Amino acid sequence: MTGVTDMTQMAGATGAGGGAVGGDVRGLWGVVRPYAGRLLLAVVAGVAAELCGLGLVAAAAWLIARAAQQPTMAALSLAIVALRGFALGKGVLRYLERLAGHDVALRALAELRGRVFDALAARGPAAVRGRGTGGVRDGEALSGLVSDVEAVQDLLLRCVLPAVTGVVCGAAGVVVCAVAVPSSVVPLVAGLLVAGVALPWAAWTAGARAAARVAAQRRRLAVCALDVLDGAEDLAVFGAAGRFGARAAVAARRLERAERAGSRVAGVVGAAGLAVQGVTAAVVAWQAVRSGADQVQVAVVALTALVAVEAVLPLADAAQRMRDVLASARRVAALLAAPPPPASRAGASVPPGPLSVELLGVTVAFDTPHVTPHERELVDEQSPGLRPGGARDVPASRVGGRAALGGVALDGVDVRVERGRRVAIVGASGAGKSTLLAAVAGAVTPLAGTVQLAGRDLNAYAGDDVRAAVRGLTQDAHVFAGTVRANLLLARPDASQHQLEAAARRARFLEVVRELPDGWDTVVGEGGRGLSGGQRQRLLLARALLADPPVLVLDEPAEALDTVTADAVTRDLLTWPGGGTLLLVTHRLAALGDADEVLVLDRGRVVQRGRHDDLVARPGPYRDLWEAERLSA
Ligand SMILES: Nc1ncnc2c1ncn2[C@@H]1O[C@H](COP(=O)(O)OP(=O)(O)OP(=O)(O)O)[C@@H](O)[C@H]1O
Repeated sequence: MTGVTDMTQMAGATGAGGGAVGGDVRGLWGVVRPYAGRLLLAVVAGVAAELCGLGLVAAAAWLIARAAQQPTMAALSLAIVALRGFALGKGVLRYLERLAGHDVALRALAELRGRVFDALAARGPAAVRGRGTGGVRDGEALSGLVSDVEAVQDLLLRCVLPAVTGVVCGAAGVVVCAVAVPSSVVPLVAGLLVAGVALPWAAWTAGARAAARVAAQRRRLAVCALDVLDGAEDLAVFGAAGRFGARAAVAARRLERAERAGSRVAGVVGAAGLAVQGVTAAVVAWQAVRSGADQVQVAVVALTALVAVEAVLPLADAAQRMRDVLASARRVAALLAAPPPPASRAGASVPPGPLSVELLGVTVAFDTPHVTPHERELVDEQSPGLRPGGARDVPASRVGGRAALGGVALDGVDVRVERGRRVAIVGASGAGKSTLLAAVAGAVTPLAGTVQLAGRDLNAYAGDDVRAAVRGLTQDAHVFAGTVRANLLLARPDASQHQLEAAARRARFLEVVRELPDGWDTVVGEGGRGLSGGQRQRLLLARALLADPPVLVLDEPAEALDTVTADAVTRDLLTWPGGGTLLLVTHRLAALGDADEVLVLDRGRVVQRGRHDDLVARPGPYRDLWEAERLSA
């Protein structure tokens, strides 16, 4: 029995198993169906190769035993020819089976990858993050998804083909024995049932626990490894690299122990299979002798039993793999069957020009905490005091700076922004500013309330239209590998050089471009490698301004700039003539005197609104923020 590690890698992706078996396989059948002919060929060739093996052994046994009786050459010639035929046939058919089987598996894999990529492209990272139970980190989730997709190969090559071959060969062995010595059938069937049913069942159930342990330890190691890799520089700076390295080493040792335990299960099942094979052959031979069979018959049934049981032994391995493959199949099928993204929503077209935006009693809640159980365990281990008695949730920021635990991000927000107005949104960190922008862009679905664009519910519009009408700069905006020009043109492919430069000028990016070695044609790496944080942000802002949508949403567009430049950029954004309705999230208040209105958010609620000067003039959260800013300046 092989591949405990491979097997657990797949289990490691999420660790969930069982359930809804038929539906999962049916979900993947659509991928394999176009190659059903080749699959059938592989099955037939595999079965025929095994039967040739059976025939080979039976003919050889007959030949040896008969030759001992010194018959004429003519009496043996047929068996000799058959022997050659079986030997040749077995090799050729086995080759054909491998060829056809791998051909189907690789084609199905390519097809499945294509479908999964399409699904991911359409549904975004949430489709990956939402997989499994309890939430998983992005890198972990993605590698899990890759393993899941690869598992379709195993389903065909290591589950379906060996299972069909084993069953047919077992049945053929029974037929041969029934013809040669009918009384030998009973022990053979018993041996086949033990090897083909009891052992696979034992492998399935005993392996499940071991695989779950390995999966848990693998996830734990992945979390540690990601921390060590992603945070290498910080760890070096704070002198914590050794501690985190040791933590990863402990996780690796635990994983190794769990894998050893899994290997023991596999080893015991494998040894039991060999024992069953030997005992079955011996009992079959003994039974044949007892029932008065001659030497030739005894040899034929004994060797046939040996080969028939051997053919069903791979079923134990197939059962173990099947459990993991089905778990993978369920996750992939769920991804493919996830509800269609808003893009496919049919609906009215969004009118052109600046649009009014209205939120009516909008409540948004996140029910999936970003912290995985493994991350919690690691926190507990490192700082037991953080969770006295396990009663208090650990803020996620303590485990890698991720967002805080889930909850209500917007709480019954009522806001109306007239078309063309420039509104600033301020508030403490975590107040719900980004979530408000996401709700307006249709990127999150409110738990209650509605968002309206130009007086109509967002859901009344086609999803693609909403995405085109409400866009700008989000906190996780991405710089793609390519030229600076290509990165900007992404927002508006037909933009002229003049428009390109105008947007860059407003974002204070033009001066950056002029200093780049190849100007607009300078190549930047993925994520903006080659640019400083501030340059990268200016590029992203320029791209958002170039898009010039009816509703421009900007989430802290000047965050990485020095305060003087940041205020100048913000002022420009608020005073530039023309353009769409602007919703601007910012932490800097100095330039907000030009905003038509300022919304102050606190814990998901709008607690103050009005013009900057009025808000500064009266006591309240805005004036507190304003004074804090002035003090720090
Ligand atoms: N995808 C998410 N899953 C779970 N909780 C989330 C998610 N996004 C935001 N939250 C939570 O919702 C609340 C509001 O977050 P939001 O990002 O809107 O705040 P913010 O005011 O923009 O903060 P900041 O100024 O720090 O960017 C926070 O408690 C945050 O942890």
